Amino acid sequence: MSSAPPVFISAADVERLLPRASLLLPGLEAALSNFSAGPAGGVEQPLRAVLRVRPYRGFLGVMPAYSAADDALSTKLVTFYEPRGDSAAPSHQATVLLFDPRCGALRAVLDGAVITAKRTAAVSAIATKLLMPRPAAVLCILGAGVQARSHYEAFTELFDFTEVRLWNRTEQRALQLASSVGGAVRVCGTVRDAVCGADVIVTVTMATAPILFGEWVKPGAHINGKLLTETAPGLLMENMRPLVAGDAVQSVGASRPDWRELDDALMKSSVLVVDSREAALAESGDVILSGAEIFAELGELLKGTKPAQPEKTTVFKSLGMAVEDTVAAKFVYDAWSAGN
Ligand SMILES: NC(=O)C1=CN([C@@H]2O[C@H](COP(=O)(O)OP(=O)(O)OC[C@H]3O[C@@H](n4cnc5c(N)ncnc54)[C@H](O)[C@@H]3O)[C@@H](O)[C@H]2O)C=CC1
Ligand SMILES: O=C(O)C1=NCCCC1
Repeated sequence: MSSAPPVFISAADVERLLPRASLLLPGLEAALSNFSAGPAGGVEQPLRAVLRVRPYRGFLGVMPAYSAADDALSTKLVTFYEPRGDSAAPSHQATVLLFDPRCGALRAVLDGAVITAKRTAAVSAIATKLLMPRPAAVLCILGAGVQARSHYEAFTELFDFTEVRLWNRTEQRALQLASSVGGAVRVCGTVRDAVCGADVIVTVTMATAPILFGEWVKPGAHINGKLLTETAPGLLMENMRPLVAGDAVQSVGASRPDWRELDDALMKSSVLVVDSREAALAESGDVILSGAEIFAELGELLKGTKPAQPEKTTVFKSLGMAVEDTVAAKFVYDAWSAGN
């Protein structure tokens, strides 16, 4: 077995070798299914260790995983820091170490920022494909950072939205993102305006308190993906959606047990799907503090052991899983090894 030193794959090279998040879909779908299959699925993934860097309001996460189906072993080291006006550093920085599972030798050190951006958006797209109403015309993204961009890119490649809306706490940042993506984006001044009538909502902020509220969900019944509002007793008018908080919510932020993006009302009135039950119950403030019941893991929907229910209002709570990084790092390393 070769003892060659590990290769270093920079952010620019990861971007070149993994130009689109959609390239990860088959590998990620398989890994999510395998994860939710338990030991038979061959995914080893402990709950990540998250160390607090208290004086600087920062965190260091350690995310190891082995996937037998991919025969891939990796660990990601990721730091994430709460917003500080005085820092030019990205809020999230990451490195992925990829090992040879046969002997434990380190094969590659990969920049983890691009991997994190693309694999997270790809997983949200997998959930959206299963959970969004049909048809789905309006996409709304709350947040305008790294994940907002990667979700915009993946979602506009994979779905046929006729309108994309964007809201950010500081509007200037939303305007910058909107003008840089090369497609039509409507920047909204309030969350409420942005989510009104949206079919799919992606929350990708560093919020620590709710920004999206269940009271914005107009009472009514979702039937075949359209909201039917009772305008008079017994009279249902199709498509009256003055204020709907979205039929499929992809909640990607709020990854600490005391952080929120969604309020209790929205959490409790939606069908709740998570990437990992164990992680959601340990890390997600939206899940823990609302007491909302988890309906399924995404892998269970993919396997078909639980129904997706796209006709209902759904929330996919994404915490991010180490095996997603394993799949992505192996994809990049294989492409690098093949000389691409
Ligand atoms: N589920 C997963 O797999 C992953 C989740 N994340 C999470 O996704 C979220 C977005 O990450 P990035 O785009 O990389 O971060 P970023 O720092 O690039 O962007 C964060 C965005 O949130 C906004 N923001 C900051 N504080 C806010 C507040 N209090 N209320 C509302 N908006 C606020 C900022 O203006 C910015 O637009 C974070 O919560 C992050 O931890 C990140 C990576 C993976
Ligand atoms: O999965 C990840 O990577 C992350 N998830 C939550 C926040 C930090 C990065």
